[in-house]
Amino acid sequence: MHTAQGLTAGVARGVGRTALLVAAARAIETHRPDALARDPFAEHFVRAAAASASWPVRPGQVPDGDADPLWGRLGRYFALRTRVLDDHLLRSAHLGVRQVVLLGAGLDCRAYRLDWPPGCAVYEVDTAEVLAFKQTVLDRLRAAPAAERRALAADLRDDWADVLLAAGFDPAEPTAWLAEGLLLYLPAAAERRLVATIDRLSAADSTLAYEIKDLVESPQVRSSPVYTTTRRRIGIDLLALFDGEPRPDSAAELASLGWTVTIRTPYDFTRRHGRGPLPEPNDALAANRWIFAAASRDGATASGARTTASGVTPGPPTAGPPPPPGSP
Ligand SMILES: C[S@@+](CC[C@H](N)C(=O)[O-])C[C@H]1O[C@@H](n2cnc3c(N)ncnc32)[C@H](O)[C@@H]1O
Repeated sequence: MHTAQGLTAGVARGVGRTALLVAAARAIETHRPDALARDPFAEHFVRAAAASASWPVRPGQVPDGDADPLWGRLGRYFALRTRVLDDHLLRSAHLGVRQVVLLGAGLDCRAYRLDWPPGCAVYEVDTAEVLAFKQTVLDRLRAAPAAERRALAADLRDDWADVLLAAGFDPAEPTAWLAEGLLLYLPAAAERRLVATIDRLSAADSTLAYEIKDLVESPQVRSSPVYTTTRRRIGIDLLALFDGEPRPDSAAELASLGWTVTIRTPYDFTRRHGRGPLPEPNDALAANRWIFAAASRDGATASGARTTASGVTPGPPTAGPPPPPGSP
């Protein structure tokens, strides 16, 4: 049997290591009295990988507290993002969606820690190495998922639809899609393909949430202490990992395909929850946007008909009303 230490290669290098970074932030947040989200599994991933075994997993282990650019500010950003996307997915599930697809799932434990309605399937797509490490740690903890969980190894730069379909995913049923902290690392062409695939596989009433960051338009963020501290302290050069190409306008593309699209800044949710990062000079988070999209209720797209659970519904493109301010 593999040990977690023997499987750390995929999470110890390259973009896989960013999954540990998010896990450490979730671990620290879990132990705050005012936690926005709690993930009891997160600290076990951090401790199990040699690359992160010495990172903090509790607020008391963060030297400068909230002022710490890495575990304070960036950590609270990840905590806020986790909470907002937890709420978003659960809202979709409680409105009737029974398929959830986490693209670039990393060490996300939503399949285990959220209160899913009966009959929910959660598909996790990431690299084989990251998923193998995750599985080893979860098995050791004897963790039991709260939904039907299917972990799928695929390179999201390539064609991943067949892997999903072969695992039982049903494109005729609505889906809640999530790409949390993923598109930043993908080449522009891969992002375009990914969005086109999601659109093709989405029945009416599907939802999609994702995060983008436009570094080309915001070059000043490169000197942010968040990046310099992350590189110096834990050896992760986020700016080198982010794809440097100009980003495609996926929100506009989705809108043209008939999705209702809402664009938010993280600060919208800092205000809403009363906790989280606020703007600062040389702000690493100034270029971040969280996008929430919903496939139109009548199933129509600009490019043609969308398959629904009850068949194919033709019709004109509709944008639908935007959600109330502040809600994803
Ligand atoms: C910053 S982590 C975010 C993980 C998770 N969404 C979360 O928020 O906890 C980025 C994840 O995307 C995955 N990833 C990046 N590029 C990928 C690709 N081309 N194919 C599959 N997974 C990829 C990495 O392995 C990593 O787990």
